[in-house]
Amino acid sequence: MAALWNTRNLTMADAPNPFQLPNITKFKIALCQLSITSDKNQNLDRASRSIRLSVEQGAKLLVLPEMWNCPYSSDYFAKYAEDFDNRDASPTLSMLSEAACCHGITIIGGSLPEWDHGRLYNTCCIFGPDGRLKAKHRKIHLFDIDIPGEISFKESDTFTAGDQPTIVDTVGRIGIGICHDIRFPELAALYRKRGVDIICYPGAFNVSTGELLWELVQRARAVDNQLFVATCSPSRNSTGSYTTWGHSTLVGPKESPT
Ligand SMILES: NC(=O)CC(=O)C(=O)O
Repeated sequence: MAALWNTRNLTMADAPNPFQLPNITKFKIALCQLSITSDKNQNLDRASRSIRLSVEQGAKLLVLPEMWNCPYSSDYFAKYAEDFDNRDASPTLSMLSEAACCHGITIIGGSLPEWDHGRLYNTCCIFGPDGRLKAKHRKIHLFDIDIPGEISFKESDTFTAGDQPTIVDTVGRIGIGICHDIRFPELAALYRKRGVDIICYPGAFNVSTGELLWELVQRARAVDNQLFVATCSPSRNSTGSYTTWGHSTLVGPKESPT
């Protein structure tokens, strides 16, 4: 991701135009902030119920949180991971595919731990209204942090990083990032260059980074690139080892977050 483009070649025409809104028709987006437990079946039931309720309220695009079939903890990722190429062994993907098809909506399936040839990835699967898997985004920028006395977490001990940006065309042109990917403006700028209208970031910031940065980086990415930014987080849970920030948000190119 180092050399996305050469800044020396940029001209005024490359600057985002704040007077030109993304060219998408209006639709309802649902950010399904979920309370996550260590019971996988319960997590699936809650997600499925939340999808149904969102559809009843008119949602056409639905976003789930980062890591929603298991707690956001290195102790769980490998145990709860599924092989996405083997649907019989992937209850989570089967549920998402069925829900997308039965409700006729697009689901940005948050993120899930994925096994692929002995490697573990933090992966977002996107399902179209026909229930088919449209794309898969593997988190590019893994989250490693060590603030003594406050928080220590090292995704790179467990996960392998992805290396591809992901764009899907559904209700609009959508770019995908997962949580820490939002901190890297280059990825969002690449999406803008490729005509993206809305970037969806399933995310699980924690109380330390959330307070400092969650809203700020979303507004920065939206304003820098004159597009919409949607985030979806697990809801706040102080009982585990990682206290998630929550605050799923939608930001417009010039608006305050909602
Ligand atoms: N889950 C994460 O990637 C958390 C993150 O990025 C943060 O800054 O907090």
